[in-house]
Amino acid sequence: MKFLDLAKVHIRSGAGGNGCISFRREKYIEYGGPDGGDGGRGGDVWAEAVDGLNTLIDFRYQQHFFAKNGQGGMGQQRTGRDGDDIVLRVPVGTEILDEDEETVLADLTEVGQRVLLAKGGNGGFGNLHFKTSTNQAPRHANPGQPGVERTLWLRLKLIADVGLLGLPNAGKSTFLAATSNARPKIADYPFTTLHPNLGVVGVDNAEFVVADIPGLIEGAHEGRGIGDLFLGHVERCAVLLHLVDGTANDVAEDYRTIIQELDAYGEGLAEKPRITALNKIDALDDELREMQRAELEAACGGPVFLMSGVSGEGLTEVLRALKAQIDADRLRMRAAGQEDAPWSP
Ligand SMILES: Nc1nc2c(ncn2[C@@H]2O[C@H](COP(=O)(O)OP(=O)(O)OP(=O)(O)O)[C@@H](O)[C@H]2O)c(=O)[nH]1
Repeated sequence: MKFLDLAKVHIRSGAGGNGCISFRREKYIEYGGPDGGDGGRGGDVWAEAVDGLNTLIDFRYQQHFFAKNGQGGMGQQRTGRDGDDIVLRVPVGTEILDEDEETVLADLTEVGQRVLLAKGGNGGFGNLHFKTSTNQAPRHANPGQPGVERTLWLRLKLIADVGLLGLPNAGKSTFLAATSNARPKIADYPFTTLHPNLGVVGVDNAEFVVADIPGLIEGAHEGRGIGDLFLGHVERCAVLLHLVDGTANDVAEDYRTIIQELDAYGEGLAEKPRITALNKIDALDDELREMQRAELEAACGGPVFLMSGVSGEGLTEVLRALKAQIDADRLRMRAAGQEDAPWSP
């Protein structure tokens, strides 16, 4: 599964229909009064969060959403038909941003939540509206209001339970492939994973969602790396899994590089529960394992899991630790009264 996390859309609400100038014309009735109807309302453009979508990929194929104009008013006091509204169906977790790509206009966090993106123009009054005691035959009607045209960004923050962190080549894709139903592309060079992948991971009859975040590089939060684009995806995770390549020369340095990124990113990311794992232990002998473990534990100030996405060693322990953190997070959410989707036992 590929995840497009940003999509640009051009939207336009419908213009209101013009009011009509018309007079009653009937046999035997001279000087029939004004009977021009009002114009119909232009269609609105809305966004709505819906169930069952987890990507913005549809917006790669359609970027223009123009609602219909209202119909003009007609004689015999007939009002024009309203233009139909348009609803952009987006996944839960989608943010709507202004054209500047910075101002967040709306955050759709629940199924069924709707936001008005562009209001349709009101229809103009027909000349019937302008009849007064002193002007029995107004030759005047209002034009419909124009529609609103705007360019917006949709940004999806994947709501994953676990965010995978690690330098390029730390083995994130391999881990995901080994533990979940996702089959990301694996290659032996940095930045293989251009889009974050989601995997549904199972352990002890429970399932949770893991998002593979593309490798970070130093300074990514300043826009130097592509990882930055996707860091937003992990903001809502219950726990982060930080993989460190056990075959690296300086595991402590690799560890700190990522932690600096987290700190620099802000948004409370660095305070999230984190599990650190020394990966690729299949390539290390016992002595080297212990050496690397000791170095990494000293750097992170806590216990470190040893695992290998290739041999499968240590994976279950890591998954159980993740599950424990997710359970704790759910309990906390429930206690805070903001219950999430029910946890599958
Ligand atoms: N020996 C060994 N090699 C591994 C292990 N996990 C991954 N590798 C290798 O390390 C390289 C990078 O693995 P990936 O899973 O693509 O790493 P990644 O962290 O997803 O990398 P990016 O997509 O660039 O962020 C590949 O050559 C893998 O075969 C492991 O447990 N043991």
